[in-house]
Amino acid sequence: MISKDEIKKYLKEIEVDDLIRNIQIMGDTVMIDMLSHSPAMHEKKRMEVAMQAAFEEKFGKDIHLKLNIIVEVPEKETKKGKNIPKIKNIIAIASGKGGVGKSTVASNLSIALVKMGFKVGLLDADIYGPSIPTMFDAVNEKPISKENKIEPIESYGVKLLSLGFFAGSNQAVVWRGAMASKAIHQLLHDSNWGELDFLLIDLPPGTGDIHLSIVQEVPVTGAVIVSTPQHIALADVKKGLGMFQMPEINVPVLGLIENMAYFTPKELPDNKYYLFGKKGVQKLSESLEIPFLGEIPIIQSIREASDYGRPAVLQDNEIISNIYSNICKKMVQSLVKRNENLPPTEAVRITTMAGCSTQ
Ligand SMILES: Nc1ncnc2c1ncn2[C@@H]1O[C@H](COP(=O)(O)OP(=O)(O)OP(=O)(O)O)[C@@H](O)[C@H]1O
Repeated sequence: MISKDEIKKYLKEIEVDDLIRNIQIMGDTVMIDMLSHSPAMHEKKRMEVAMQAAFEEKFGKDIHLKLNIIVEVPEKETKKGKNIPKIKNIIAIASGKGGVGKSTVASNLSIALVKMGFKVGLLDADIYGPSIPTMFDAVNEKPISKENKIEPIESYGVKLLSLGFFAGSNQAVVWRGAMASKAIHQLLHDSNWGELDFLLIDLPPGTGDIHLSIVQEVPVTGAVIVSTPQHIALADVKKGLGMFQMPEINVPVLGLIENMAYFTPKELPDNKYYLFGKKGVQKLSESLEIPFLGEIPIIQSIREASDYGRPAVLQDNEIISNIYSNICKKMVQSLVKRNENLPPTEAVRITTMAGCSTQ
């Protein structure tokens, strides 16, 4: 018969031990009470499916798992929506689709802002694929805790924190999902960001629980949406816009950025090939009357620089640094206009998930 110690050991191995509240064994049946920090049905379902699969893989089909998921949304009501007084502006970098270059844009913009003389932080909230540590050559960094506050890592003048610094390599995405809202709270409120002009938040693609957690945790000053000009990517941009513009969320959209706008081969410097469609994001922003912040072509060294851990804006390449600094200037202009014309954003008190699709 399977023992409690064996089960505990395995739960520790897959890094979910801190979510387990009770274990009981009756013959071949193991009953586990497990905590979820998300009230969303799909999160509970994901947890259930992943636990069943993990148990079957480890203990075989003869052991039956009965999982009781307990929802506990931690300290939200009292702590939710606290301003972070030393952070002047919080900008969420979002995208409708995955892989459109959102993290690449977020990292280059954060460094371009530093070059303009601002104090900048970057929070990588992309639980499904945190790539900021790679882009900043900080994969092996482990932030330390000083007087109960997490110290961000500093790279190229940007203060960085990423869910990727904390999630263990054994940890499946579902567990991170279940714990993410608590982690986001800590990364925002229990970290020593110091004085910042801008905190950029690299969101996961699409719309989902993390987005809701963030708009509940802090007043997001504005959102920037990155997309390729491709038709199907644009459809998802509209969904993202819809989320920020929902009356309950109400985060002003500072503008759209067209990434991978076109390709120019070295041997034909005057030619532009619109591989993903021509100016789709620009046209969308015009039709929706949302500022267009600029376009970034497909450039091999942008990709190489990200993979290498030294974002392209740091290269001695005037074309690339001008592209990002122009976008930055437009973003800051849009922000200044927003701050002049609109009241400060309030952190959101969301009571329903209606209207927000899952990823
Ligand atoms: N303008 C560009 N030119 C060339 N390559 C680019 C450009 N922008 C991004 N890339 C490359 O495209 C890939 C996807 O970019 P990135 O990881 O930033 O996307 P993302 O939208 O953050 O993805 P996800 O959120 O799904 O992880 C990366 O390999 C990146 O280096």
